[in-house]
Amino acid sequence: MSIELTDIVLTYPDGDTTVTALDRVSLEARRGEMHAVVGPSGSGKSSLLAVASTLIRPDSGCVRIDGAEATSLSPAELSRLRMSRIGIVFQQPNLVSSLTAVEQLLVTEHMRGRSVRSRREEAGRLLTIVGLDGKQHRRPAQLSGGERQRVNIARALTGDPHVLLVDEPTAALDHDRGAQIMDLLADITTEYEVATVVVTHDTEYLDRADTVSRMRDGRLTTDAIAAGSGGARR
Ligand SMILES: Nc1ncnc2c1ncn2[C@@H]1O[C@H](COP(=O)(O)OP(=O)(O)OP(=O)(O)O)[C@@H](O)[C@H]1O
Repeated sequence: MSIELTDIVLTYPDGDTTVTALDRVSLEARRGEMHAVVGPSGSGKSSLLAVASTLIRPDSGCVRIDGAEATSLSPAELSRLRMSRIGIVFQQPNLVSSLTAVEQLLVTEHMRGRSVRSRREEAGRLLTIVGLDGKQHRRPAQLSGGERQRVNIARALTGDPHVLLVDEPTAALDHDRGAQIMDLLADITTEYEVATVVVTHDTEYLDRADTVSRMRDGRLTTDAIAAGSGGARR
């Protein structure tokens, strides 16, 4: 099991009271599996990703990444765990406008403390895998929205993560591009053997996932029909 959340409770202060964003949420994904979490705005999806990525510590419950219990680690240990095991695809690609696609990946490698020179070839390979062969030296303004999202995904794969957390990957894309990005995520999940968790409000592409859970008012229920279907394209 690569990522396992058990009985997670997360509350935020709200004036004199509190909002329960996650209410005893449990979720798991093994390497090579894609778990989609679908729910409307405000249901708790971003909070779930923030806890899964170890960026927010829950009030209670347990987060295990590759068997390591994140909730019991020090901030420095957590930071190392995040760097070495978790790739995050943020909703907004947040690319640096002056850098080419390959440089976007190399900046991340640099921040991970790796030699940029030795990682250049790997960065090029990752961009080819996400379908950007021949566009590696383009800057964000020279790429389409779908292509920028592909750079975003390649960047999240730079550290050879075991867990890939993806926030609303199709939010800014039309139907065809959205379908292509979900297909790409399903392919990467199996080929790289990552445990992928995708949160989305979009119900259209759920057939790509091995497991589908639905989030409403901070509660998660797993879809018995879709669970274990193996994804539509496999
Ligand atoms: N920093 C915060 N302070 C107080 N309440 C918050 C905070 N962040 C989220 N919430 C509340 O927690 C609940 C879950 O929010 P969350 O952003 O996780 O949902 P979401 O499904 O990701 O929604 P969206 O798609 O709109 O981002 C909502 O009621 C929201 O208003």
